[in-house]
Amino acid sequence: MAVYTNLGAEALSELTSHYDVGRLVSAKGIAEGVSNSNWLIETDGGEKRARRQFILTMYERRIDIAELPYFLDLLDHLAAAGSPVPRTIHDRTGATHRAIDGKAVALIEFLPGISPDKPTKEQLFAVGEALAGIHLAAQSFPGHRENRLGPSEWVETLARCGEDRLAEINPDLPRTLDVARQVKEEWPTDLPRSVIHSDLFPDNVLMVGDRVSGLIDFYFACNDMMAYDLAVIHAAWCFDESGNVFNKELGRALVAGYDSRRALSDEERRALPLLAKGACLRFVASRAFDWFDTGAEAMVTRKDPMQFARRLDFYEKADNSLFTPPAA
Ligand SMILES: Nc1ncnc2c1ncn2[C@@H]1O[C@H](COP(=O)(O)OP(=O)(O)O)[C@@H](O)[C@H]1O
Ligand SMILES: N[C@@H](CCOP(=O)(O)O)C(=O)O
Repeated sequence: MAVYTNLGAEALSELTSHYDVGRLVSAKGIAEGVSNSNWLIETDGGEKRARRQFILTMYERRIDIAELPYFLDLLDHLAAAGSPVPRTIHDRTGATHRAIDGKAVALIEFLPGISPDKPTKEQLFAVGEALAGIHLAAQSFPGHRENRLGPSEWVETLARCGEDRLAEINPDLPRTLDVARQVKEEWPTDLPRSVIHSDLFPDNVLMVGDRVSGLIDFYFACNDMMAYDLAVIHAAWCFDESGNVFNKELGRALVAGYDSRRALSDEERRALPLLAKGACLRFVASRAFDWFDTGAEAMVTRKDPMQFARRLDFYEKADNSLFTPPAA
């Protein structure tokens, strides 16, 4: 569930009256998502008399409000460059976000599409292409935000969980701390950078058939290595849910799609197995931390860190032929 705050009809009408979007017709809480409260808002479209839909997000946790301009301006920058990213709707004063009862809210363009459940190689190709598109478009984005979920943080987070508690989740989990220390030592620093999404899991991609209609949830976006973003998608999309079975065709289609828009350098391709290990560690660490941080009474389903520990095992054995296109 992801509606943490009850917003009544008056509060919603009052909010929409600050935007040039027409009058509020309906508002439905959206069940998907974890971090923020989201509503699907419909208005009568004002003078244009064509009904319009928006997403209203209330920022509940994790997000530092001082960073909202980075995330929301980024959406506008990417959308203006033609990327399938929702625009931020500005209020009549030009502001990208407002406050209700001390919490920040933003109105965002609604994009059509459904997150793929069992993605095909055609869809992976399209996702790779769209990712390269945002990397290229974001190179002229002036904002800057460090990646706060990098190698030092994985090591720190796993160490804070402690080997005993990690073993309570699964006896194979404590070893990820050693792997994290080792990957931190080897982590590259000189690969090409841009703004990266850094969490482009299937639930953050909307698709209509084989076309990417929306890339959403940019609240982990930061300035980092572009190839790392590709590695995150590789790890998140190309395995079965348990993390035991890798689908080579999906992986190849993803890299081919990316390459078709922005050719990877030899250095980036060589680094991909290591970057993919890092991607797994980032999600092992945050999921293990959340495992202990999420009380049994919470209405949020805990995500299993082992799904990414198994993927990590896979990448430890992989070489970079995994990321090399098949000979023509
Ligand atoms: N711009 C959008 N267009 C259409 N649906 C959206 C849009 N933004 C969010 N959603 C819907 O809201 C859900 C939760 O949004 P998300 O930003 O992923 O929340 P959280 O940050 O809490 O994970 C998504 O799964 C999607 O169904
Ligand atoms: N994709 C991450 C979870 C990110 O959290 P979200 O609430 O922003 O979707 C994972 O699967 O661990």
